[in-house]
Parts: sequence; C-alpha cells; structure tokens
Amino acid sequence: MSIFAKVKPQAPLLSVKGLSKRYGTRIGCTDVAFDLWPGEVLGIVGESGSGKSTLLSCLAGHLAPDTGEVVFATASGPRDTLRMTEPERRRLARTDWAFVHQNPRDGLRMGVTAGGNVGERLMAVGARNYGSIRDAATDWLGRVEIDASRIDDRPSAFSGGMQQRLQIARNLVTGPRLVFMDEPTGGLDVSVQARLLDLLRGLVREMGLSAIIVTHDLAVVRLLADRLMVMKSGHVVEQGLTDQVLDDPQHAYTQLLVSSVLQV
Ligand SMILES: Nc1ncnc2c1ncn2[C@@H]1O[C@H](COP(=O)(O)OP(=O)(O)OP(=O)(O)O)[C@@H](O)[C@H]1O
Repeated sequence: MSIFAKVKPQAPLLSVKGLSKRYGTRIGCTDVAFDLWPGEVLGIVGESGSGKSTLLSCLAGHLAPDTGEVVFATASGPRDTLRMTEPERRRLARTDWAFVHQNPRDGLRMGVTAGGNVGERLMAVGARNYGSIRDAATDWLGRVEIDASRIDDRPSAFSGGMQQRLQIARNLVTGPRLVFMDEPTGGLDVSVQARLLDLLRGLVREMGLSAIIVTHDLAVVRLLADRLMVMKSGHVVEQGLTDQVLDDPQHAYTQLLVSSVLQV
C-alpha cells in the first residue's frame, strides 16, 4: 500500500447541503446533507417511498430540488451543479458522471449494437479513431464478462443480467469520476444478482470509483458501500460507516430495517 493511501483528500468530490424536494404538500426528501470523498461509495437505503429515488434524481440533475446545494469538484474547482446552465450540466453528465438505471432499457440504446452502445459514449467525449473505439469496446465487454463474439448483437438479444452488465460497461468506459446507481441489481434473479454484485465490487475496487448507490437491499450496501445513509419519510435518520450502521444501528427505524432482514 502506498504511504499516501491513508491520507484523506483535501476536498470532497461532492458536497450536499440542505437539499429538499416536495411534490405539492408531500415530502420527497428534506434537508439532506453529506460529503462524498473521492474513491468513496455511499449507499442510500430505506423502505419504498422513503425518498431515495427523489434524492438521487436531485443529485444527478434529473430533478430540480426546491432548496439546497450540490457542489461538485469540477476540473476547474468546486461548482454548485444546481446553479449551472443546462448545457454545462449536460456536459458534466457526459464527461464526469455516469448513471446506472435499475432497468437497463432506460440506460441502453436498444436499437444499437453492444459495441455501439459502449463506443458511442467514447465518441461523445471526443474519441474519433474507429479502430481504437472498437478495441476499447471489446475490452470493456470482456471486463463485464460479455463474450467478444457478441459485440455486433443488439441488447434486445441479451439476457437481463447481460443487459445490465452492458449498461455498466457503457457507463464506465469513459472513466467517470462519480457514478450514480439506482437499484443496480434490482429486477434480476438472485443468482444473477450475486454475480453482478461480485463484478461491481471488483470494478469499484479496481477503478477506485466514487459512487452513490440507492437500494432497498442491505446485502448490496454491505458488499459495496463504505458509508451508509438511512432514509425514512424523506428524512435522513442515520448515517455512518456501513459496518457500524448495520452492526450497531442507533435509530429505531434502522434497527427494524436490519432485524427484518435478519429474520428472513
Ligand atoms: N412524481 C411524483 N409526484 C408526487 N409524489 C411523488 C412523485 N415521486 C415521488 N413522490 C413521493 O415522494 C416520496 C418519496 O418517493 P421516492 O420515489 O423518492 O421513494 P423511494 O424511496 O425511491 O421509493 P421506491 O424504493 O419505491 O422507489 C413518496 O411519498 C412518493 O409518493
């Protein structure tokens, strides 16, 4: 291990303060605040309707919150992404961020080949050489355990697990600095989930990814997340190191969440 490995970076990658979103009188999420440090994986858990998706959508710029700030460490310094122009935010989403949807159909272009799905993301950030784009696509298909012989197949010919792995390749090929994931293993068979989780864990470690993962599955955060945030009725009720929160939950709701899983 490098002697620098344990030195904390000087600035958070993402710094969120006072983030709130209402739908009319209903609370989506309220007064959310946290820092995400480079290389850190944050899990957001909570029951259905607790505000996880609302929060993730606000963080990723898909939904405008009512109040708050989401400061990202851009290459030219910290910027509040909520105060960026739409083209600026779109550029950031293309170059620095990635978003893995629960349903791969929302994150893939189903009419484009597997190789095209990966390659077009490289082209969007300026790659032009056909040969090296195809090489990178082949390499990434291999990294997500899709046989190179499938490069010219469309995702519609893939299984659900393969589609999700292709979506991950499409998102990671450009080396994003922050990855948002919305229930990345949801909707898959248990054995397929386990394999995908294993793959994701390998990639997260190998690439030193910073990620925010929304899930209702505590096994996913146990394996992937360094830190955990527990939400209930739009509020963050507890946050801390994943093992600490899961092994010694302080809030009654977290205790219930953890014990209900253990009883299954
Ligand atoms: N478009 C919308 N219009 C009105 N209310 C909404 C809308 N989207 C979400 N809500 C409400 O906001 C609250 C938080 O919902 P959200 O979808 O963020 O929760 P969640 O934790 O992601 O749930 P799930 O795990 O079921 O996806 C809920 O009360 C929900 O009914």
